[in-house]
Amino acid sequence: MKVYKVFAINPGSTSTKISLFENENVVYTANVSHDASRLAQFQTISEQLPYRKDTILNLLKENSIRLEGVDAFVGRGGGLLPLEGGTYEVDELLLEHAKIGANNVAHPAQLGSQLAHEFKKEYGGKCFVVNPPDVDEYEEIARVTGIKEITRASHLHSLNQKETAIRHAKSIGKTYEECNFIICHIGGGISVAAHKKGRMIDGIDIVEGEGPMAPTRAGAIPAAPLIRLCYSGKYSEKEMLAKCTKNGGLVDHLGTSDALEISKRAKAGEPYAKLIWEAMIYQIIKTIGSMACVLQGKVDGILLGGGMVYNKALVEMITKGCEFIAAITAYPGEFEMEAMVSGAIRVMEGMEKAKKYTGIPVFQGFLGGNYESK
Ligand SMILES: Nc1ncnc2c1ncn2[C@@H]1O[C@H](COP(=O)(O)OP(=O)(O)O)[C@@H](O)[C@H]1O
Ligand SMILES: CCCC(=O)OP(=O)(O)O
Repeated sequence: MKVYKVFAINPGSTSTKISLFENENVVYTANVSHDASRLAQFQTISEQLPYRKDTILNLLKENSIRLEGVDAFVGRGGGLLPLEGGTYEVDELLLEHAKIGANNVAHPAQLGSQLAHEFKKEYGGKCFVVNPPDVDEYEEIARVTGIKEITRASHLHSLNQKETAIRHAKSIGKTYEECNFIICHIGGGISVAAHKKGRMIDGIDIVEGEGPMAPTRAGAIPAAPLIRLCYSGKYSEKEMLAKCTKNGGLVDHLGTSDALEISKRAKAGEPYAKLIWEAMIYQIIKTIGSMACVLQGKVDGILLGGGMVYNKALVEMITKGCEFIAAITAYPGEFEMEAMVSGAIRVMEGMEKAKKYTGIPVFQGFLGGNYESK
C-alpha cells in the first residue's frame, strides 16, 4: 500500500488536538489546551477559526513540521444536518453548514472541517470529515417521543464509537457489520449507543439532554420539575440551557468537571462525592441495560472508551452491573485521531467511497418539525 500522509485536526471544548500520520504511524502529535477566558471572548464557535488556525500554525513552526506533500487533511466534523456514518468529502455546502452550525448545536467539532479546508487551500490534497457527531442512523421507532412536536435525533461521539467498534470486531475476527455492540464513551461527555450490524440504531442524544449525567452535562432530568424550574423566574433560557449542557452533572453537584478528582474524593470516603460518582456510574449501567433491550439481548460485546475508563473501579462497577448481558472490554482514552486518519485512508485506498454531504437530513421532522410517517 502507498504511504499516505494525513493531517488530522480535532477541535474540542477546551483543546485543539493535531496529528500528522504516515499510514498508521504517528509522525507528530500535539494537544494544546486553550485558556477558557480566551475562548469566551468569541461570540460564536466559528469566530474561533483564525485563533485556532494560528495556534496550529505556531505549533507546526515551533516543531519544524511541514505540511507539503500531505495527501489529506481531515477534521472532526460537526454543525451538520443528520447524516449517515462514513467519510465525507468537504465541499462548499458542508463548509457552509459547519460555519453556520446548521444543526443548531454549538460544538467546537464544527471547526474541524473549516480548519482542514484552510490547510487544504494552502497545501492541496484531499479534505474530509469522518463520522461527525451528527451521524444519525436511528431506526424510525427510536425517534418517537410522547410529544408530537419533539422528535429524537442522534448527537454523540460517533467518531470514537465507530472506530472502537471496527477495532473490537477485528480483534474477534469479525467485521463491524457482522456484530452487535453496546458502546459507551465515558469522557468529558458520556454517550451510550446500540450498534446493530454496523449501524447506530439507537443511543442517547447528549446535546439535547438524554442519558446519564456527565462531568459538564446534566443528562436526562424528569420533565415536570425541569419545566417548573424554567418558569420559576430564577433562571433565563440561556442559563437553563447552560445548566443542562455546560454546568450540569459533576459541575452542578461538586463544582468541578474533573472526574479524576471526584473519583479520588469518592474513594477517600467523602459522602457526597461518593454518592454522585456512583450515581453517574449507576446511570451509565441503566442506559447500557436499555440498549441491551434495543438489541433484543443479542449483544456481542459491551465496549467502554473515553478518559474515565482509565478508572478501574468504574470499569469494575459497570462489569458487575452489565456482565450478564455480554463481556465488557475497556478501551481507555480514545481513537479519534486514528479514526479520522483511517477513514481518510480507507477512501484514498478505494476500500470505501467518499460520501457527498447532501444537506438533506436523513429523516424528516428534524428540529421538531412535522414528522410524517412513511
Ligand atoms: N483514572 C481516572 N479516573 C477517573 N476519571 C479520569 C481518569 N483519567 C481521566 N479521567 C477523567 O476523564 C475526563 C476526560 O476524558 P476525555 O475522554 O479525555 O475527555 P474529552 O471528552 O474532553 O476528550 C476528565 O474528567 C478526567 O478527569
Ligand atoms: C455531540 C458532541 C459530542 C462531544 O464531543 O461531546 P463532548 O464535548 O461533551 O464530549
